Amino acid sequence: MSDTPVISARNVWKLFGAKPEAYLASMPAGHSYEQIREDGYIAGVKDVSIEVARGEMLVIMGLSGSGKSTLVRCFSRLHDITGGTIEIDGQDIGAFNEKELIDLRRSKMGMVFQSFGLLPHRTVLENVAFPLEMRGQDRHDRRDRALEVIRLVGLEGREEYYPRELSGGQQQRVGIARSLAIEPDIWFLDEPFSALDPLIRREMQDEFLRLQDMLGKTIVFITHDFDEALRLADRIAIMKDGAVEQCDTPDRIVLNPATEYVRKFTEEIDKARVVHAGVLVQEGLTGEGEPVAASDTIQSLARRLVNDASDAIPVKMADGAIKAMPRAEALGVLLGDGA
Ligand SMILES: Nc1ncnc2c1ncn2[C@@H]1O[C@H](COP(=O)(O)OP(=O)(O)OP(=O)(O)O)[C@@H](O)[C@H]1O
Repeated sequence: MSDTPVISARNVWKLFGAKPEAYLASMPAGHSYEQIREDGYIAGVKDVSIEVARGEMLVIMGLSGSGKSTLVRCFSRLHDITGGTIEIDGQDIGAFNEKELIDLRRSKMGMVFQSFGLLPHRTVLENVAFPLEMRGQDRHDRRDRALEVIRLVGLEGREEYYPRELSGGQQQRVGIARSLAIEPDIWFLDEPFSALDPLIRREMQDEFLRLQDMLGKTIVFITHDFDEALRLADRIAIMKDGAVEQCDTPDRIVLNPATEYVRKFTEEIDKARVVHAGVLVQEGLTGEGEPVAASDTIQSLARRLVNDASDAIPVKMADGAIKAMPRAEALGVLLGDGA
């Protein structure tokens, strides 16, 4: 059962308006976002099918109003969906009663928001222990667990501080620690770093990657920053008008944008920093010389690509197999003329 997706959304719709269910049932197939709006409804989520695998970090990216938060709210059934199904660990959460839903959210799901949402009159320790208190956990256990996650996010020594005595980055660490305290299987993060200044933001992204390396959680991370998405994601889902325009790895999104809208996001991106040697390999090619690693970025191979005279460069894949990538194609990525 371990390959059952943690989240599986099939043909999910979330319409806002007077009688969304009746409207969706009578709506002609293929109605556009604009046609739906002319009929008096907003398609917050428009026919989205997506799966999130265990341990995967899916980043949902899109401009303001594209439906990112609405989709994630559907995953925890903070919104009842208008159509389609959502399964968490193979269970249809549309069929859950109120108690099952509360259990699901309290025991499996952690959430972190941009606004931090800390309790101002409680210390760091009390803030982090709060969800454990809600869960009725014994005082000593919750203190131990809170101290453990405070250490994990690098706030040791600040346990007795109040939120107002912390920087923005530190406050968000408290938010992260608090959501980790309950050991969630699934972690929803809604623009957690967007209130932070750029330097701190980058630092938090690095810390977050380090944390994820240790914890291996299933993560859905919302951002409207494409750079942040590229840095963090295993896969990126790009949303527009409630629909997912493309859902793929960062490499493939920058190499093969599926629509004009997606291509616009990729325009300013230095592709050589994003694309890895492993995605450029082609079957039937044999390279010459020392293999590079599949996880090497094209940028890190610049010197070799420019100086090497061979047609193909050998690449050692994650499973140890040796394949090869065409040098001309890698050079194309490096020089910015596509692949
Ligand atoms: N409760 C609601 N009632 C009516 N319309 C709503 C409601 N919630 C969201 N919407 C609409 O659904 C659309 C998607 O909103 P959503 O908040 O999911 O966008 P978003 O991509 O998360 O935006 P942002 O980046 O600004 O947070 C918007 O047009 C919004 O106005």
